[in-house]
Amino acid sequence: MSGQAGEPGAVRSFGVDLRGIVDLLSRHLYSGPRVYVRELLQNAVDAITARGGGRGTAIRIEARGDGELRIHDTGIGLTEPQVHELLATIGNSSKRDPLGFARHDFLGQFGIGLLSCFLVADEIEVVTRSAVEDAPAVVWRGHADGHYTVRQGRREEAGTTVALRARRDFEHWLEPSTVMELARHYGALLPYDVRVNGEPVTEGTPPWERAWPTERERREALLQYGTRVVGTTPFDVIDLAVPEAGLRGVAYVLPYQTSPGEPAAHRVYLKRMLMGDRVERILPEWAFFVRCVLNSDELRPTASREQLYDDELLDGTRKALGGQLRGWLLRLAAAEPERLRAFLEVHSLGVKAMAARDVEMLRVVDEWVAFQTSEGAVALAEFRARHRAIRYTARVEEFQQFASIAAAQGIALVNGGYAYDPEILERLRLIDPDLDVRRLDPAELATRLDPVGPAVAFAARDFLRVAERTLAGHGCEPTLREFSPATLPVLYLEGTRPVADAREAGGVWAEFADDAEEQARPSLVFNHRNPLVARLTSTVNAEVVALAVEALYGYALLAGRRPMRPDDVAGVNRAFLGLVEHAVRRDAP
Ligand SMILES: Nc1ncnc2c1ncn2[C@@H]1O[C@H](COP(=O)(O)OP(=O)(O)OP(=O)(O)O)[C@@H](O)[C@H]1O
Repeated sequence: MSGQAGEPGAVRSFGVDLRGIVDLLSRHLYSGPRVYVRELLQNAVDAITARGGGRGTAIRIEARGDGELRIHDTGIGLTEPQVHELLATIGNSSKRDPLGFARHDFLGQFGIGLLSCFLVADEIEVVTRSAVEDAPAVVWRGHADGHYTVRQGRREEAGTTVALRARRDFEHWLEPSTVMELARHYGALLPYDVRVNGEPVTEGTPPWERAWPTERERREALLQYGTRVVGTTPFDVIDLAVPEAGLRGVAYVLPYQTSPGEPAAHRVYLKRMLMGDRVERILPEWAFFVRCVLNSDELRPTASREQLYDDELLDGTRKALGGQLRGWLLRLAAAEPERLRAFLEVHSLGVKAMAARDVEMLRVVDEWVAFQTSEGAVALAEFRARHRAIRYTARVEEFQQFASIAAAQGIALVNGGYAYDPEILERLRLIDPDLDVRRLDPAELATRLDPVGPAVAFAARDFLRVAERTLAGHGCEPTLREFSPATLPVLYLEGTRPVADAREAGGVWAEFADDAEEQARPSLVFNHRNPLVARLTSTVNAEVVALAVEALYGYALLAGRRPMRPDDVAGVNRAFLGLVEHAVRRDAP
């Protein structure tokens, strides 16, 4: 029986369906046909590098608008055996060492780049002559259906010319203006002279590596470059350098607000070939207030060359770059507080995101970012100096509801309802270990509201009975207290305290401490200091009291911006119409 273990079978090679591979590349690996220009440029650059670069090196692209494109390089060229081995073998590359590692100086490594030309052409012709061996020129013609031919040809100089003829409906990819735009996009910083139809594509040394007569001129030039990148004048420019990654570049501080959810969009060049404009993961997540432009000679791309390979080097680079951005901010805080303030007006969110993880940034936020408090907009450092016990609300609505009451009861309250606020407030202990900072518990607030005197409580018995009956339908119960501000008639308090805490706290919750069910219920606290409520507690007409209680319940929910359930809405409607009817009836002759 054939195929059994130990029995040697005939050795065969895999067949490759080239159309299948091209389809795979175009649909799943590359973002679109445009990358064919990048791959051609890259091969030309690598061929010149392999030959040793130097004087007289040139890459010339001809696109005359006749559906053809030619790219000539003065690179190392290929002999006929190399053509078979390298051009006609998918996945084979001269840019890897015998162990399969990418050779350091080259852009390519995967041995698939040339296939991207099949995204726009059905046939690729390569005329090449080796600079190493004195061999005749070779003409290789590869077809998208997987067959190729090789013959001898003529070529005076060593180097390579790749020619493409556009596939039907793909002619626009070979139009002179498109080719120029793509060549500039990918190749502007390449270290060799690249021209399209005679026009230069390359700009030479990256602006951050150029020598400038003065630091001021350098900064001006970088800001100008940044204006092109960002689309508007950046707030500032920060130099970046990570020697382990052969990385240099700049970070532009954006003059407009960005949100943490927005994907980062950094322009990354690898060995001076553009990798992409929307490269992610090069900076820590919190650094969403900058856009970087940088070049690295050591970081590695994924096979699509559109994102960075996630390895230790990338991890270290990200940390180092994060440190440099942080350093910039700390220097600004120390030396230019006015500019820091201007920066924070736009980017407090980004800085808060950093402060949620980093103690130094926490100090910056503590000192410079104003928080909404029960005493107005104040920096946390100042608020801490005034109060040793600080409470915060985790929702903006809660703050709006409790701020004036808290202030009147002597509770120092901070609005912690925006992104990163609770983390920052909790972390304040790291820089101020004795600070008592906690989320405001409504039960704690309740304990600060004074009980009414025995005479008032006695007189309000009937009122409370009616209120209890009315509110039972809403799963809520009434309490009568006296508190400031007197303008506030009622306060809706959620019953969120665990039983044990409530017993310790005493006060209003202690009465219910033995009954967990009861204790978890919300309460509507009536403020006897409010004239309307005071009058209501001595109103005899039970129908009016019930209507008023239900109306005040609805008012408290609205004031606290709480969600209203259908039966809450029905109750408010009932109360409103009932009160109107009552008023009209009273007015009737
Ligand atoms: N212009 C050129 N001059 C000399 N050799 C070339 C040229 N273009 C391609 N080659 C040879 O063909 C091989 C395959 O090229 P291809 O573009 O498919 O892959 P690669 O550049 O090695 O890797 P990658 O897929 O990462 O681009 C190269 O390794 C190189 O040896």
